[in-house]
Amino acid sequence: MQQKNDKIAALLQKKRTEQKKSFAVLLDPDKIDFSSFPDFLRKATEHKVDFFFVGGSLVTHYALDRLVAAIHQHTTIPAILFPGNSLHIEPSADAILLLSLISGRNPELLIGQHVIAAPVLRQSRLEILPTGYMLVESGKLTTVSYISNTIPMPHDKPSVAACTAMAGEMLGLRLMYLDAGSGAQYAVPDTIIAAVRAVTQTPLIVGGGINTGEKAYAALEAGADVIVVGNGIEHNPLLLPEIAQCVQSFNQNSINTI
Ligand SMILES: CC(C)=CCC/C(C)=C/CC/C(C)=C/CC/C(C)=C/COP(=O)(O)OP(=O)(O)O
Ligand SMILES: O=P(O)(O)OC[C@@H](O)CO
Ligand SMILES: [Mg+2]
Repeated sequence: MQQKNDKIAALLQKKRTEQKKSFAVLLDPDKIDFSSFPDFLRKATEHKVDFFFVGGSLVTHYALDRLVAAIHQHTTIPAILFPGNSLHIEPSADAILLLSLISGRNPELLIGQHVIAAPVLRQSRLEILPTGYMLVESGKLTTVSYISNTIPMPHDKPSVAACTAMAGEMLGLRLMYLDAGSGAQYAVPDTIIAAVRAVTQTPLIVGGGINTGEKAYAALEAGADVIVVGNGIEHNPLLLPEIAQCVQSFNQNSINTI
């Protein structure tokens, strides 16, 4: 068994205590253009991206090793796996969001894939981040909802989200992730974020459909600790500096008000 560390979990917990927010960029392995990627990575460093989430519901181009190697070659930003299934484990990454899809009732994604992955994860040096993963209805069918064969939680029932997150925390999950799904029509509503924030202590990750600085700021204000942006940056690279600026000004304002 490899020696495990808990660097990223500890960092997230510390930032949460200090009320510091983080910015994660979702990298879809199927959409990376390796010729311009080093340049993109330099921009991510320049704009102080905190984490890369690497993965997809469905990966058709198995280049995860190459993608992680490029991140490590050009940046010091942690590469965190965001897997759709146990085929998406790349041992050279820094950590893995070990998602349990607690908004759904598909046993394969609550525990099945985890049983298959456990011996591989045990052998790796990957930091394991046990994460309560919750999908929220967001206007149209998302890839993750389709591939996971689960119904997302209603967007107008904060108490359902709150009880789901509470149960996840009671089961020992160390992070919560509210996801409207990649490319969502509507991002996770502030009421849902605030309801989960109010009843849990774990760091809270929020993503899906965040494609403006305003939406990012609203998610942070409602209680997200980490915001994740993927599609928006793929479509408009200028969104990266915009979101980065939004997270930094949020952190600056929180220093001024302490
Ligand atoms: C235990 C292990 C190793 C894996 C199981 C992990 C679980 C429970 C996954 C839950 C369901 C799932 C399919 C999650 C994938 C989420 C993800 C990486 C989404 C990124 O966006 P896409 O859904 O690929 O959207 P696009 O269609 O825009 O690419
Ligand atoms: O691609 P977007 O819509 O930014 O979503 C990011 C991530 O939360 C999806 O799982
Ligand atoms: Mg994808």
